[in-house]
Amino acid sequence: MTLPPDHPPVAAPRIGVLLVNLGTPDAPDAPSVRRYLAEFLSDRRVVEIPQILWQPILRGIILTTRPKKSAHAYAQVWTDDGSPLAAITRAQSQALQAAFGEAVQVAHAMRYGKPAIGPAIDALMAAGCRHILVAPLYPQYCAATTATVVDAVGKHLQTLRWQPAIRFLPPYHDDGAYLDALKQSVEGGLAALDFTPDVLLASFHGMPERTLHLGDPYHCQSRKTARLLSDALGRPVEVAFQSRFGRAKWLEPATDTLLETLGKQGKSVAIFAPGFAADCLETLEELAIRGKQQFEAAGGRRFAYLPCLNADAPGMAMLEALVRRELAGWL
Ligand SMILES: C=CC1=C(C)c2cc3[nH]c(cc4nc(cc5[nH]c(cc1n2)c(C)c5CCC(=O)O)C(CCC(=O)O)=C4C)c(C)c3C=C
Ligand SMILES: [Fe+2]
Ligand SMILES: [Fe+2]
Repeated sequence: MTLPPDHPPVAAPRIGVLLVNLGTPDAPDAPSVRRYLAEFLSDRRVVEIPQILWQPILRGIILTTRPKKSAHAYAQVWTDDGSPLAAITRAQSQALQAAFGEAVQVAHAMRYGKPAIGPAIDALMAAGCRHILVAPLYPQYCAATTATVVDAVGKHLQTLRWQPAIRFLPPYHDDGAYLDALKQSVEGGLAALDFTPDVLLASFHGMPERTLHLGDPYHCQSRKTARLLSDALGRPVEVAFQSRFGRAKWLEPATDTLLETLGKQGKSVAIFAPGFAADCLETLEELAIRGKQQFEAAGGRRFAYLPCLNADAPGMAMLEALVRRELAGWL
């Protein structure tokens, strides 16, 4: 029997792993940031206001003012390899591919912007992957991040006649492999400093406080990560929530407010962002540049930003362990 020309290849079945992060603009200019924000902020999982009320605000105010300001922020952290989030996610995917070798095909995608989730699934299928593990790179579950990746995968599967078997990596906020990686990374970062910080501050991305009361586990999982890490490090870890957006009440304490208070008290601080799998605008610009300025302007003594797990050895050992465990039974 000959196969029709559009038939998917009948190759030896392989296993696919798709790493997914949030997404980032293609370039640090206002039109690119506008396109990115329009897609991101139109997601009902991200802004939970009825679209009939929200779209006029988004199109009328936010998309006319924010892209220019955000593009300026992106320009300060942009690299020769593009946006830090894009470059680091690519590096994580390549390192994981090297760790697994031929049996597993590793790819990466972004929930908003490029590379998009649908084409990435198609490419894995075309490479013969009939089983795909989708790994949203968010340690703490949040409807605005984890659930929207699941939604996007489901939406693409609806278009397929021959669907792959799909699994999702669960949130790993209290997983031993994650806590070990954080411990190693934070201890390494602290050892490289020429001062001993009074305060070790874990800054998580914020969310509207309302989502906590509606049952989103994000706040509790963030606090649990910090508590378990504090136990592992044998020292206190303070928690704050960054990147407030809009007028509603967000989770507290806010990172910028806390940095100002600590600055006024003349403290020294080491800050890190355990909820981000990769450094990005929110860590490199908001914390390492702007946070430092705010803290020092308030009178703070010494400030250090400790990088995310990124594609460094402890973070990659964690990712390999988490993925390997999920693939058991398929490999
Ligand atoms: C309602 C607005 C927002 C919610 C809710 C939100 C949740 C949320 N975001 C992340 C991770 C990232 N966010 C990033 C950028 C970013 N986030 C918002 C708004 C909300 N985030 C905006 C408007 C932006 C764009 C930049 C800006 O204009 O300030 C990024 C970085 C992207 C990059 O290109 O580097 C990440 C990562 C989490 C984990 C989260 C909920 C837990
Ligand atoms: Fe965000
Ligand atoms: Fe921000």
